[in-house]
Amino acid sequence: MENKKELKNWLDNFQLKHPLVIAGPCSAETEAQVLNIAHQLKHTDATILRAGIWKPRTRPGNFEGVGALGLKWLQKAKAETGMLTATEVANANHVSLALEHDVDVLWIGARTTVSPFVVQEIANALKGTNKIVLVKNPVNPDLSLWLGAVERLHTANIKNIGVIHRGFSTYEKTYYRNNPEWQLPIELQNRFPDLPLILDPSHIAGRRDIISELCQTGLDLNYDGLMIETHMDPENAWSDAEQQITPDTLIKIMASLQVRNETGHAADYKNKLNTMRTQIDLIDHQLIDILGKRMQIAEQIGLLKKEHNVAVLQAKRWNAILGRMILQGKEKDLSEEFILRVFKAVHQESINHQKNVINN
Ligand SMILES: C=C(O[C@@H]1C=C(C(=O)O)C=C[C@H]1O)C(=O)O
Repeated sequence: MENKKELKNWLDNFQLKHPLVIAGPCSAETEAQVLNIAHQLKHTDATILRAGIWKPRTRPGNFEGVGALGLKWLQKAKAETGMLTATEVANANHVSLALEHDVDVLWIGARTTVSPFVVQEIANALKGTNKIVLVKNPVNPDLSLWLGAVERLHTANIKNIGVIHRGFSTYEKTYYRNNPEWQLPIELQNRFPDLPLILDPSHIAGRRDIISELCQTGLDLNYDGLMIETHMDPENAWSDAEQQITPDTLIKIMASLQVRNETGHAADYKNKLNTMRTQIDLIDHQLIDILGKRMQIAEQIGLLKKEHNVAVLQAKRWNAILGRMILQGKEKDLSEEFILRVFKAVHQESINHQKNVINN
């Protein structure tokens, strides 16, 4: 699949003056709940009403969605409010039911994106549809798997495609429910700048209080839209109660967001930017230069180790370096996470260079 301007057509056709907003409850619970939230959301920036009908739950025994019955509620909500509707599909049967009920946007969930078999089955069931199909990132941070799912849809001649970034599962829960790993969607944008990219801050956050800051990060990174779980009574939602917000909060968040221009045209902006970018180019050049020098010394150490039959990996020395770099990094306002990532990569490269000289 190649990047093409046309990938953005479905989004441009909305002719929005703000990012695309998909909002609605995690799960459709009752007909009244769906209709009520739809009428409220009509007065917000939301164009598309989302609601989960079939809910993939990590463990059995939790609310698993109302099933096909909820599709009728979505249809009614669309008829009453004019909002478009969206739901998750996880197999061919879901697809045919959703199409039967004229759902406008179908999304493929993270647990489904990981399985090329299931994605293919869904792509076959969707063949030729003009509905919008959005692919959530797989649970594991694997860009090829994510793009692979998009390509399967593209090959099935589905024209209106987009991706949703919902973050990645981790063993330990930290600040986020799902780690954002921003570098993955950034890489995806580099390769497919015209493929609409939507942020799902609700699942990345797993909590209400940081949804707004995540939305702003998304806009700072050129995302095209936001999918935000919204409920009239979030505390008592049947699923994902901690991460849903009310339509009022949605309105407040949207009003507070700063939508950035993709680029600036003022001469002053361009001049200043050019000067600073020249500085950055110079520093990047020096970085490569200095890394190359470091690797040359590592190779000399490798030769010395070969002569004396000493192992490449020296954990004590390595830990001492890491500790020192973390401290030095702090002084320069560089996060520990960043220092660890950079120096682990440097160490790996150093080991590779030494292995080469030792084994040759
Ligand atoms: C260069 C060495 O070999 C390895 C690479 C290191 C590095 O790149 O700094 C540090 C310790 C070793 O694991 C060394 O032993 O000093």
